[in-house]
Order: sequence, then C-alpha cells, then structure tokens
Amino acid sequence: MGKPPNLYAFQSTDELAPSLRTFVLDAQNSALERHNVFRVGVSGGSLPKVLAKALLESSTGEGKVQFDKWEIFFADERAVPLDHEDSNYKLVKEELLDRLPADSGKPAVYPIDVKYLDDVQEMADQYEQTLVSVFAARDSVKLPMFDLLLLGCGPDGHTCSLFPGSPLLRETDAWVLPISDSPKPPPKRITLSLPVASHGIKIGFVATGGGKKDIMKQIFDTEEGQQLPCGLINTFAQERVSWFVDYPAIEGVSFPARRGSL
Ligand SMILES: O=C(O)[C@H](O)[C@@H](O)[C@H](O)[C@H](O)COP(=O)(O)O
Repeated sequence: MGKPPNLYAFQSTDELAPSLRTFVLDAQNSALERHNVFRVGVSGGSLPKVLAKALLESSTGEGKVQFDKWEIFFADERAVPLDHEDSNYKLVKEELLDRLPADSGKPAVYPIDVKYLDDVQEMADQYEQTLVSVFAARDSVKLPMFDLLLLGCGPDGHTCSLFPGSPLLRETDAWVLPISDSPKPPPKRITLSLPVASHGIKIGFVATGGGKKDIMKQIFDTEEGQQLPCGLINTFAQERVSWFVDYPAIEGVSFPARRGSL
C-alpha cells in the first residue's frame, strides 16, 4: 500500500495560488533534470484561470517558470473550433499563453486537429498519434507519462471528460478516447483515458468553491466515492496526487487536509 493522496487546503484561491506554483515548479524542475522538457496535460473548467494566477501573479517556489521548455497538451478538449467559446485551447490561450511576459519564451502547445470536428473517433486517434510522436513509439511505451497533469473535478466527480458510470472508464488500451454524449455540454469531446490520466508523474487537482463540498466528501470519505473518476485516480496514483482546494470545497470533509501551505 502506498501513501494516500495529499490534500492541501487554503482560505481562498489567492492563497492557494502560491502553493500551486511551488508544486508546478517542483514538477517542472525535476522533469527538466530528467529530460530537459516539461510535458504538462491541462484540463478546462476553472483550472486555467487558477493556473495563470499561480504562474503569472505569484513569485514563490524554487527557480523560475521555464515556459520555453514546456509542452502543453489537453487532458480533455471539446470538439469545437479553436476560437469557439467552449474550446479549452482558447481558454488556456486567453488565460495563460497570451499573458506570458515578453521575455519568458513560449511553450509548445498541442491543440486538437480541427479537421476532425465531425468525427470524434478520428480526432481522438489523431491526438493519440500526436502523443505517440512526442512520447515515443506506441510499441515501446505502454502509456505516455506526463510530467504533470493538472485536472479539475466536476460536481458529479468527473475529471477530464471521464464521467461517472461511463463505459470509457473500463478502457485499458487506447490513450485518447472520443465522447459524443457528454453529460456536461458540449456533447462532443475527446479525453485522456483513465490509465493515462492516472499515470502522470505528478497529478494536481484544483477544486474550489462550496459547490464542490458534497462531491469532495464522497470522494475522500466514502467507499463509493472511490469508484468515481476522481476517486479512481486517487486510488491508482495515491501519493502522486495532490489536491489544491479552498476551505468551502472541503467543508465537512473528514479526510485530513494540510491547511495553509504545501
Ligand atoms: O473541459 C472540461 O469540461 C473540463 O476539463 C472538466 O473536466 C473540468 O475540469 C471539470 O468539469 C471541473 O470544472 P470546474 O473546475 O469549472 O468546476
């Protein structure tokens, strides 16, 4: 048995941001030592905004953010044009990429191929091919290992576009999966599969606001909660997972949270 996931709780998003920055910088620095590149998978939702606050507005943590060494992938993406208001790429671009300091260098970013907007299976296959080309051949690497995955948690316990009860949760082979009936709009999406989403060297969840407290209680305090997508990642990845939450999101949660610092 490994150690349980880490749960870090803060008064507010403003107080959470510096610790998230330290966490990201630690992951970056060890990735750069290992292979001189930092491969990050990011989700949509509220995460890009909090990440931007952590990276652009705060200054704690060892060393600097070396954006020119970053490769950014999408843990899930909606099948819409890249300038559509539902696009996670657009969100990350507007919150983070467009706001990088002029002297910071630019990350390499891997958006979906919009040629395949009408065929999500093909879009997922193409995105998997992108991962294959970056992470080495499919035959030699059983699963791509992101240096860091930054994920959100939906009020039903979904993460990436892996929803509770979905047959996609049983996928053991594909790295990237299509969805055409997502319960959260828009319906057509692609997502990392559960084995890939659990395989990050580090996995950070960000969940804030009182709207998350019921699901956080389920995930951390109940057996059933461990079967939810976020709970499954906790179970598979154990201490490789760190949750960054605010106090309203863990009100009533018994699982021990470290308060106020990383
Ligand atoms: O594109 C998406 O829909 C997201 O990747 C999704 O998985 C999100 O991270 C959660 O729904 C949490 O969203 P919030 O952080 O906004 O609650």
